[in-house]
Amino acid sequence: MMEIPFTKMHGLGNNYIYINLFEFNLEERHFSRLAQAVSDVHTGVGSDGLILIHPTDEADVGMRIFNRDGSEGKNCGNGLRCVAKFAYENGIVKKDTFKIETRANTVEAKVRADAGAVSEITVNMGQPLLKRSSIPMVGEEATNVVAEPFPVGDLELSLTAVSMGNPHAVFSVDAIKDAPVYQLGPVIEQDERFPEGVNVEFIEIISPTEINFRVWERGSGVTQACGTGACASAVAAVLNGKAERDQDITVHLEGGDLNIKWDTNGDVWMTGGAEVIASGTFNYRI
Ligand SMILES: N[C@H](CCC[C@H](N)C(=O)O)C(=O)O
Repeated sequence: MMEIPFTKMHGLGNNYIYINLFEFNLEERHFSRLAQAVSDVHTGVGSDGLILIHPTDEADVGMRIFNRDGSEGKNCGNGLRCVAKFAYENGIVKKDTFKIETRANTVEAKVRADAGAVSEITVNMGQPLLKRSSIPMVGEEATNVVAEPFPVGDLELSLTAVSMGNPHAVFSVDAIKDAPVYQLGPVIEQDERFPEGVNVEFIEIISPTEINFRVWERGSGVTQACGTGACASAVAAVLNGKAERDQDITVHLEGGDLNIKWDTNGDVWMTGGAEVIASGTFNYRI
């Protein structure tokens, strides 16, 4: 039995168990099974997955994310905001603007703090990857995937694929309440056209500055919010001529709103909150 100190945090209801590896030693061989164990709502703490906050030579702080099924995701927008809050409030960083390394890239976070408590975080998520081979998706390597016919069963959907360091398949629907998240999410997640699987987003574009959003996450299923998914959805809206670069786009996720902007330098900016739910000790049966 290993007693593991953790903090449970969420970004718009997308909640993870965070372990601070600046203060606790955990071998890599435990990461995947621990994610499954700690995420279990019946026998664990219950979460969408596990996030490790770790020292790194590449940035002020590092983040690794593992989904509920134990698979490792390469990036996590809601997780980045929570890591930024945790790092600032726990003295891991001493400045309000700092760098966080993910498995996909290194991003810059800026926290807004009042009397030491972080209320809002803005992250420059870097540039989206749009080439089919970067998603990754099978097919003609060098082409982008924008409004591409995507047959699923006896349906023909229109796919826009965007990577934020992790893969996203974005589909537009007329009304978000009718989005087939549970029916098509798991099917598309495992579709062979995505060799590494894919996060699946359904969006209703209300206006050039407002999107309704729901998600089926690779490795975790339906979550209340997905920060990288919100970024991918805003990029998809621009690519489809439904929104503009350099515009603040409000993405309404089930758990709340994010402000996303894809600027003319090519960077995607995400602004939103992060909350601490609880902290404690997890009894991990090795
Ligand atoms: N919830 C996360 C995304 C997790 C991505 C993970 N499901 C994967 O790519 O495998 C977010 O806020 O961006």
